[in-house]
Amino acid sequence: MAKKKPLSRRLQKQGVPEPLNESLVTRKRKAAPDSDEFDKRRKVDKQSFAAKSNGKKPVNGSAPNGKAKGILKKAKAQPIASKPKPKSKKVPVPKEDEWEDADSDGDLSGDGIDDPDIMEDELDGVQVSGLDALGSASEDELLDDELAESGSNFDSDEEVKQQGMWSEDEDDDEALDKLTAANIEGLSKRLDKQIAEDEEAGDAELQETNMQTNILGDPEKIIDDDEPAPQHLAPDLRLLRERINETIRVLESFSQLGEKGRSRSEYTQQLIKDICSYYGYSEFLAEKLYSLFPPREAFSFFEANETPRPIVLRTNTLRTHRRELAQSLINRGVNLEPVGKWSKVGLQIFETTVPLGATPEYLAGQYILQAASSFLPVMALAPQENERVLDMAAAPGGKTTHIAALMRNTGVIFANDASKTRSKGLIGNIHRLGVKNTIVCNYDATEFPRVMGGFDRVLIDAPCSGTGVISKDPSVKTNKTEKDFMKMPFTQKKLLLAAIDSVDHASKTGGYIVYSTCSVTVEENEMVVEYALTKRPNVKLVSTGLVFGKEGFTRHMGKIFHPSMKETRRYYPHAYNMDGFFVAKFKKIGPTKAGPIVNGDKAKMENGTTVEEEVVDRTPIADDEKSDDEFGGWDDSEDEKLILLAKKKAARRKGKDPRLVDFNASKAKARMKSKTQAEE
Ligand SMILES: C[S@@+](CC[C@H](N)C(=O)[O-])C[C@H]1O[C@@H](n2cnc3c(N)ncnc32)[C@H](O)[C@@H]1O
Repeated sequence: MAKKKPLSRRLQKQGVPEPLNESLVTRKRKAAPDSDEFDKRRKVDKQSFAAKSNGKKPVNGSAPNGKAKGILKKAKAQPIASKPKPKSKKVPVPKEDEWEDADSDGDLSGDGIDDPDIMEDELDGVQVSGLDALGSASEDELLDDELAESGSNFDSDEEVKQQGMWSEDEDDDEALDKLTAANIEGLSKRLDKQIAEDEEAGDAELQETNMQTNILGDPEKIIDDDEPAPQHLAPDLRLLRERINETIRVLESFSQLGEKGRSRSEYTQQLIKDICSYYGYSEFLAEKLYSLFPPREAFSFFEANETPRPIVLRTNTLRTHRRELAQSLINRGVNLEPVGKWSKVGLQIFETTVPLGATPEYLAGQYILQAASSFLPVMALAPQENERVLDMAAAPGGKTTHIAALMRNTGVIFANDASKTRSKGLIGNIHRLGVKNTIVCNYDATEFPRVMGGFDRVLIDAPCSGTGVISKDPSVKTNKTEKDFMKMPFTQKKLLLAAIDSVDHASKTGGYIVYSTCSVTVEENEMVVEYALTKRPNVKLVSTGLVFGKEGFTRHMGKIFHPSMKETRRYYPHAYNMDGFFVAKFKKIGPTKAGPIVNGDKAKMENGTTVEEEVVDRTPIADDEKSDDEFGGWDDSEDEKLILLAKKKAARRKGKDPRLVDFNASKAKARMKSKTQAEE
């Protein structure tokens, strides 16, 4: 029987997943095309592989013509038992719980259409637009910018079947039936694909079981360091993949399967090398990412980075309701479904015949194309109506406009970004989506709170290396160096401290800071958070309130982090079919103490470099240093004091450290003294 193609990740649901199904990996191996096809798919450069393989032959025992020997060959020669019958499934009519209660019915008033530049971008046949935030920008997007030059599972079928497609506040009218009918065609197509996938998975699982049985009974040589690899030949990717699988299996049962005389780390090194060759990563980054997971999960992570994430849009509740929007788009031939019950505003797009970045609904600001992961920091921030909120790194505004919608256009948002170029997109989105409570500013956010402070909540969606969005930007695989993982955390730490210092700990409704990145590295996440906890004892980590996500690390590669780090959340493409992401939420519990003078306190970084802390001394200067002389009179030394005091106040108003005034004054005094002496 001809095999149906399994459902691509883009068509799979986002959010809380079924547990990772390793048969997906096995299925791919089984269906692995010829090495030529692999070559085309991932554009692995033949010569670079030859160089990378470093004088070793690419696959154990494989002759240059790609024939496998030993364990691999045996594994392949195993008979495949008859296929298990997949259980038939009903058409799932998914629905969602009430979770986020602030944004289900928005104020529909708003500005007219005001979108400067729409462009189309073919993404697997789904056309999207230019201004939208299809995820968070990585550092590289800043290159044109001056500043950059100087930086559980609840989605099971059971639950789904019991519920309708839309959230409770939406499913009590006839529209639901119509909508469900309109979507039924799309849903049954998906069902067919799902059944095909189940068949395939069952088949692959069985084959894998057979292979495992063989391996467990017959450990053999995987690493071969005798024969050098032929430099001029392209890797046999199918065999390479098989060796990756075999090495993982050995690492999983090392005492039984490990070759005598070979250490675990030899296997690990071999595996990392193979991952580099297979997926095209630099060894440096592959090692860093590999260290985050057990071997098999690492493989799933690397694999997931090879496929695009689903297209998702966020309903702009300032302009419409999700169901109305869904109806309009369905009428235009868009096959969609709620993104998952964790969000009341997200719609996942399966197919579309129209460019999503140019529909009348898009132009009217009814939605923004936004990666599902980008919803998370704003949901964690949970801004309230009438608050004062700072979005420190806001462009192009996916999160700012989400915050505005949650606040129903009340209160005030300061949307800041250091990049003027990117800020144009931010302004465009603010206008298009009818946001009216936002002031855009263009500072280096490390200058806060000297620009402004006293916020109820601050979001710092920090610039990062982008290791969570490799499927969107594969250049990350090779263009990140050790230096990047020093520079980035340096900026991120400064930004996070600035965010903390900008929040009013005494806020009646808030006092929260959310730190997020679209990166999965520990350097940019837990280590930044740990640094902030150390430097600012006036904050503590609190629950993000997000209903899914993996706990942040409390230890990693010998480093131990604060136990509350488990309150932070990590998101991975292989686990949730969404971009890699990190979210931490802090509560400020006291004022930031006036710290040491600028340049005085330098925080030690991992690599021995230092981060300067720019703590603004906000201790009030007493106004009661008055002259004894009720009638004034002239008292030079007293006048000097008063002048100094006034200068300090002026300096503080300008955000400068007042102690610099003392410093300058004593320098001036010394200059005068030496001048006088010279004259004498
Ligand atoms: C991850 S993106 C922000 C995405 C945005 N929050 C959204 O949802 O659309 C990071 C942003 O940080 C900005 N940035 C980088 N360094 C900055 C700094 N020192 N101060 C303020 N913004 C900065 C970049 O220009 C970039 O737009």
